Amino acid sequence: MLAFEKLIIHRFKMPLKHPFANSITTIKDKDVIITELIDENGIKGYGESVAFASPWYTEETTDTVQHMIEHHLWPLIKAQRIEHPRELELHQVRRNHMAKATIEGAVWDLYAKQQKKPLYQVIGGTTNKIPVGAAIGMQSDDQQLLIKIHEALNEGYQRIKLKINPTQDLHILEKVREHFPTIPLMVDANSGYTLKDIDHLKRLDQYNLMMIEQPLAHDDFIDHAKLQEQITTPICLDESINTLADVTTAIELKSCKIISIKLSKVGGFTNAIAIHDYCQAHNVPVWCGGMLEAGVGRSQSLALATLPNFQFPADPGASTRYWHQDIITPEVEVHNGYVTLPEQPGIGYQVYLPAHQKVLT
Ligand SMILES: O=C(O)CCC(=O)c1ccccc1C(=O)O
Ligand SMILES: [Mg+2]
Repeated sequence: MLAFEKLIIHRFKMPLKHPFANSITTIKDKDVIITELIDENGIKGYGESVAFASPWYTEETTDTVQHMIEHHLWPLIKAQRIEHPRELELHQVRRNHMAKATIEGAVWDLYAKQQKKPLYQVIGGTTNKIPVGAAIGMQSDDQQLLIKIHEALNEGYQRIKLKINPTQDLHILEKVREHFPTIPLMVDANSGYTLKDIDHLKRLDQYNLMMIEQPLAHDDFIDHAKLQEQITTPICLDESINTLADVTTAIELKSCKIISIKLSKVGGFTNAIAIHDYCQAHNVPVWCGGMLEAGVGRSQSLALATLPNFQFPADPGASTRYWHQDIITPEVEVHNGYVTLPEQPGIGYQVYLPAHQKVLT
């Protein structure tokens, strides 16, 4: 049985090794919350808030996540006695998916540790070996970008994702394809375009891209469907996907051909698994997007990516690509383009946290 004794909130900043620039903002550091959930026998489960300090990507921020956990989610959860994490009831709180995922991830980790099984097996994963790709932020010059791509390929990453916007796309792709004509390549626009750019977007078809992630508005389905009709590059929705209902809408309207599932954005494992299963039943491939996660969130996103309908290399790669020092040991490592998850119970990594903490009982 899952009976929760206390929740410890750890909050701290982690500077990124390299600033990560996209069509909207540049991220220099991460405001991280780690939740440490402790059961009546002292077994601990961990979750991570992957929200950013400002609401540029979703409406949630680190502050709103902390507020929701302290004032709404922990009071809701601490009274619940359940046999399995999927019985956790969070529907009394609308949305706030990243806050929910922060606590829900800790419940799954705790449960897997009680069962003495790796988290990826508990969620139904079929392998512990996950192919990974590298997401490269916008660079100040083209030469720098080519170097970064070269380095990632040398480290074994199995596909490259570039951030684009309407003024930094065609000439960059031209250069990249000139140097790397056959690498698996995709782009992410983070809603940088509108349907008025349709003729421009059609020109991306010539670069043999695996997909274009979220070209249009963060909450749109109809314009994406109009665009998908006109371009051959598969559209992948990221920002538009927050719920299973969003996925059913996207598939029904043919707004995309691929879905990016982010564990945090859809509110945790139970919802993510439901979305995965729905997409699988409808022959729509999914893949695992990244959130510049620290080790706890990274290991949980990768655990999710062991489900069978994850069909493209995942975004979350080696800890060392992002952090001077991660909060887990061993750190997440990539060998020959794969992360191999540990077979230890739960997330399978030891967690080391800075001293600042707040205890909720
Ligand atoms: O390497 C990563 O973790 C993913 C990089 C990335 O593209 C991203 C990072 C932060 C927020 C949103 C996105 C995105 O996929 O749009
Ligand atoms: Mg994206």
